[in-house]
Amino acid sequence: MSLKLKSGFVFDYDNLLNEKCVSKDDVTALLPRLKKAHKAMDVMRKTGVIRGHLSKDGTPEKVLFSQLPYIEKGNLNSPESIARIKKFGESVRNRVDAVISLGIGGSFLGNKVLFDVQCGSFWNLKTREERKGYPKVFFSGNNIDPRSTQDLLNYIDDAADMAMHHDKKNPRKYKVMLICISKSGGTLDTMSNFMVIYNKLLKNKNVEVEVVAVTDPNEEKPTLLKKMAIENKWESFAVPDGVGGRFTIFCEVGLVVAAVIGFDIEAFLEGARQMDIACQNDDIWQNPAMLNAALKFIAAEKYGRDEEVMMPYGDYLESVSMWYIQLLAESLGKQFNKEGKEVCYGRTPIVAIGTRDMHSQTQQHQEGKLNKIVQFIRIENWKNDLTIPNAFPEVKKLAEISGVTMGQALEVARQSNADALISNKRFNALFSLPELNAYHLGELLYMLAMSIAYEGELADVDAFNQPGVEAYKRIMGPKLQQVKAQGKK
Ligand SMILES: O=P(O)(O)OC[C@H]1O[C@H](O)[C@H](O)[C@@H](O)[C@@H]1O
Repeated sequence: MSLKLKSGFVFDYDNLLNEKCVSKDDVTALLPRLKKAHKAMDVMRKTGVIRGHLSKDGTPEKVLFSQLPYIEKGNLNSPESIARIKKFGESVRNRVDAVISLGIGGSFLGNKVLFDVQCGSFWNLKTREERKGYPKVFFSGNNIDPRSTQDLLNYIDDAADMAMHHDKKNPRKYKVMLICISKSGGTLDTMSNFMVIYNKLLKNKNVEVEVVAVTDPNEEKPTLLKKMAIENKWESFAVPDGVGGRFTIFCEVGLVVAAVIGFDIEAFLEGARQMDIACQNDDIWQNPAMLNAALKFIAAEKYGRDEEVMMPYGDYLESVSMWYIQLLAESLGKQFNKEGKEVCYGRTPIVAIGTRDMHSQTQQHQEGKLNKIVQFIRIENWKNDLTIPNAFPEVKKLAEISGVTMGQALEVARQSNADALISNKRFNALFSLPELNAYHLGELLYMLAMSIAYEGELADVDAFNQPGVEAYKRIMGPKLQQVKAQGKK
């Protein structure tokens, strides 16, 4: 059984809804709650109100991510704001050598997805011409790791030295743009790397450094980063109120990085928009987000399958899985429900990719605890698929696998994994994209975001806050001050 949209996007839930897994009766029993959840989504779309959602400081806060796919006058993404972002992308082209995107959590994970899907692994090894004038892109600020930060600085040093001293025809300064992204404007991981990198680059005579800030735009109560942007006249973009970190891929956070790599912003948002329209259908069998949320919720609550292995087949989709980790974990891992009752809800997300992790995790998926759903993602048609040649005809085993394309072999591996899992009562499901492009990526990611919103309603938890991440922060701040006072490293 599957739900297929006109675009070709498929949610195949054959191995999740059948006599061995979730039953149709389970879904029928959930229908009254689903109806309420669907109503709540409707209210969220129209007014931004989600019952019980409070901001960090305890005041009611709107939830506006469902507005982001609609590029309309007066909306968070408007024709003007998109035009400005695209102009910004063009201004970087053939001018900036390297962009360093600094951010963590929602200010990093979505951007990494866009980069991986658009650029792949070898972008920074290509020439500027091969990159069509777009800059190299590096990510930082998503850890506080001295080694990787130093490695990045060394790389920039060498590249800048080359540009100034070894490019005989055109000796010039190496232009680095730091895109510092933080909604709250002061996240330690991001800001510590920003300071280290900014300071170092500023002292390098071969480098010209430029800063762009992406943060909460409120000028009355400016974030630290906003204040710095105003004082230093850095160009800035917005992480709007009502858009939590894990939904920011659809706003300027994601779109600014999209613009500097030539990613098709309009197609991405159009995919999200078409998915939003599909998710307005009140028939669960036609609404991918509602159906996905319902099946996963029932699987967790009734059958104990509360771990979700997000397993796309394809190297460049691993970051989709990592993006989803934050979405699922921060949205649904909640101690208290909306009435303040302790529920300790949540499903544990796990990153995997096929075929790589079939050779590491699959033993556990196939025979370990009966607590998992393996959620596959598949690309139906790979551009420039490669045929496996019969390179060693005399070697029978290798001759047997030749003659098919790598894309075909990849799908055979995935299907075999799915068949094997279900034969042993292991729940699994599939999202299938006709091809890997901006449109279908927009569809998929938006569906996942909307599904999480539905599940928040089903579990009666606030899917849009993350109070649990404050606990370690409260301990960490004073500890850091102690270390500083002791003069320790
Ligand atoms: O964008 P920032 O304010 O720097 O936040 C970055 C990330 O850190 C926090 O700890 C939150 O748990 C995340 O939801 C957020 O995406």
